[in-house]
Formats: sequence, structure tokens, C-alpha cells
Amino acid sequence: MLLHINATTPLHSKSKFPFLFSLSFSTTSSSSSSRRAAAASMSYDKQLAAAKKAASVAARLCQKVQKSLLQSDVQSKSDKSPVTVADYGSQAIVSFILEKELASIPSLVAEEDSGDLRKEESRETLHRITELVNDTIAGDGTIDVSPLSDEDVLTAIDNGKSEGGPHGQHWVLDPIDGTKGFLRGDQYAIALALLDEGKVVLGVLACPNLPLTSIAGSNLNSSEDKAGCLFFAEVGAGTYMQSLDGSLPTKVHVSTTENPEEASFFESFEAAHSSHDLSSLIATKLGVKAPPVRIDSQAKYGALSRGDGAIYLRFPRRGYIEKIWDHAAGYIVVAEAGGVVTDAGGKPLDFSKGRYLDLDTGIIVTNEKLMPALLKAVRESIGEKASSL
Ligand SMILES: Nc1ncnc2c1ncn2[C@@H]1O[C@H](COP(=O)(O)OS(=O)(=O)O)[C@@H](OP(=O)(O)O)[C@H]1O
Ligand SMILES: [Mg+2]
Ligand SMILES: [Mg+2]
Ligand SMILES: [Mg+2]
Repeated sequence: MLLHINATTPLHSKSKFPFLFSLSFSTTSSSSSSRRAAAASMSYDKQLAAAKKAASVAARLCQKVQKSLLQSDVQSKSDKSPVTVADYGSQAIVSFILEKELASIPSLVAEEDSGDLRKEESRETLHRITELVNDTIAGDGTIDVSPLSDEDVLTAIDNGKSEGGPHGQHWVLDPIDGTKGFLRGDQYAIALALLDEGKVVLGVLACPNLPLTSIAGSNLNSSEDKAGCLFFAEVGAGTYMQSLDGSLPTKVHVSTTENPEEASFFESFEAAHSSHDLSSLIATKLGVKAPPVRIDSQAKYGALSRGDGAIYLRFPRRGYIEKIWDHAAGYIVVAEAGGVVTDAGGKPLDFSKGRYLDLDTGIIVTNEKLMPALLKAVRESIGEKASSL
């Protein structure tokens, strides 16, 4: 077993050894239960610092693109979903910064790949991405590297091909979650998490268009507060939020309300991503009075972690399979803030199965006190919908 001792204890560090050191160790033991026990007691401070830097720099690239989006910046993937130069640029930057900060090529499970960019007709698009990546890195001023070539950018993007799984450490990245929101000028997130032995052990959510103050009852898209938020969480250490331009972090907590009449709920902006009818039925059954708050991306998990709303409901159409990068960072941000994330049957999410989540019908999120009533309303509503078909 190797023992590393870091003589720093950052603000968010677990206070197991508050007097001086944060301890981390890596082990070559072959037993998976001893590896899991080691993972549970490890500190991930170094990885968290690298993840915060990677997501913040990627957010700057996305902000730049969102301000001056060109028609040619948007393409369609084979599943017809949109992808932009910012999705690719963000993935390249995160992959590159993790490699640089942690001095090893990351095992990365990420949404995008370079297949389309390697085609002859994408040559101009690839140049534009490389230029964006180099400009953003140079603008940061803290990353010491000579300009990347087109091939370096393709390689960085393709680091994201890892299959994840139950063993070892894997980064999980959605370089832009909510690309449709990004294209509308609305909410989106850069979502980065770390899996260790199949469990999410840290997560970072950069939400460039989310105000620092609560969005409860406000007109989200006309807010004057444009700093953007960075949420981060490490297992056992709570969830913090700071502004994307680097203010001091503050600890956040989910809403503690037990009264559904006081609880507002989040759902996808895009009706094609989640059944608004089913969530409306559930909310009515539960006694929720407020109308749904519809925002794109894992910004929903971030807003919920600081109590802007108390419930998140997500019911994709039948047959849709959820990807781990759409939930891993959001999951730990909410869980460390005291929330509970389960599938529609009440089972915890299992991130150890590879690139996909294997779950029952949908994903629901709330605090511990409201969860039993929410699960009952979900069960009854799904039953009613099924019997009316
Ligand atoms: N049909 C369908 N059903 C369910 N989910 C889907 C579907 N299609 C896409 N997606 C995924 O939804 C991601 C966007 O997150 P949200 O659904 O929370 O945001 S949104 O309000 O709908 O934009 C979005 O993430 P990005 O592709 O990263 O934007 C998709 O992974
Ligand atoms: Mg996508
Ligand atoms: Mg996504
Ligand atoms: Mg995405």
C-alpha cells in the first residue's frame, strides 16, 4: 500500500485529520471488498481541485461560444441530437486539464467522440475547435503548454471512450449537458464526476447561466446575476457552491420541508425528455401547489442542492436508456447536500454498470422526509396511467 501525505487541508476537506494533514492512499490489493473499503476512506482533494479547474476553464469556452454562436458551429449526431463546437471543445479541455493536473491519462467515460470530426468535411470545424481550445487555455494563464494541434484535440476527445464499470477509477463527463438549452441561450452544465470502485466519489457542476441567488419564484432567464455557479461535492464532505469567477465557497443544503404544499418541483424543459403529464399527476397527488420549474440540464440538481426547489421528477419515454454522464455529478451534488436520488421504484442509482444506468422507469429526487410520500404518489400515478391506456 502506498501512502501519500498532503500538507494542506482545503476548506471542503473531510475533517478526519483537521489538525494538519489530509491523507490519501492507493492500494494494489486484489480483493474488491478491501478496494471498496479503501475507496470509502480515501480523500479525493487533489482530484477535486483538478476537476474544478477543468470544469471552470471548459465553462469559459462554452460561454465564449454561446455569446457568438455561428450556424456552422452546430451539427447533428447520428441519433439526431445536436452537438456543437463547444461540446467538443469542452470535452477536449476537460480531458487535457485532467491529464495535465494529475499527470496521467484519465480513464474517461464521456458523451462525445471524434468520429464525425475526423471526416474530411469537418476539417474547418475541427480547426475552429482547436482554435477555441488554444485561445481558452491561453486566456486562463495558469496552464503551461504549447498550442495543441488538431490531432492533439482529437486524441483528448477520444480519451472519453472508457467503458467505466465496477473496478478502478473512472472520470465521467458530460461536456455540455443540456445542449438544447445551450442553443436556446438558456441553462446548461459542464458535469464532471469521479467513480471509484463503481461509486461516485466526487462531482463538479459548472452552470454558467445559473444565478448565484435562488431561482425560486424568479424569472430565471431575465436575472441580472450573470456570474454563474460552480457546485462541488466530495464523498462524506458535503456540497459547496461558489461563483464561476472564484468567490469563496459556501456550504449548501437541500430544502428540509416536509410539507408538499410548500415544495416546488423541477423537470426537463424539453417535453421530449420527460413526461410532463406524469409529473403533473404526481405533483397533484402529492399536494404540490406550485407550477413546475422547467430548466435544462443537471442545473436542476444544482438548484435542488441549495433548496431552490424540493423535488426533481424525470420520466423519459419508454425504452430510453439513461447515460451515467447525465446524472453522476448531479447525483453526488444532491446526495452530499442531504438529498435522496432513486429510480421510480425507490432503488438507488447504480453507476457501476458501464456507460448506461439500468433503472426502473424514471429518476426522482427529494429530501429524506418527503421521499416516502413521493414514492407513494409516483407508484399510484404510474399505476393509474398504465390502467388508463
Ligand atoms: N428522448 C430523451 N429522453 C430523455 N433524455 C434525453 C432524451 N434525449 C436526450 N436526452 C438527454 O437529456 C439530456 C438533457 O437533460 P434534460 O433532459 O434534463 O434537459 S432538457 O430540459 O430536456 O434539455 C441530454 O443531454 P445532452 O445530450 O448532454 O444535452 C440527453 O442526454
Ligand atoms: Mg448530447
Ligand atoms: Mg447530457
Ligand atoms: Mg452533452
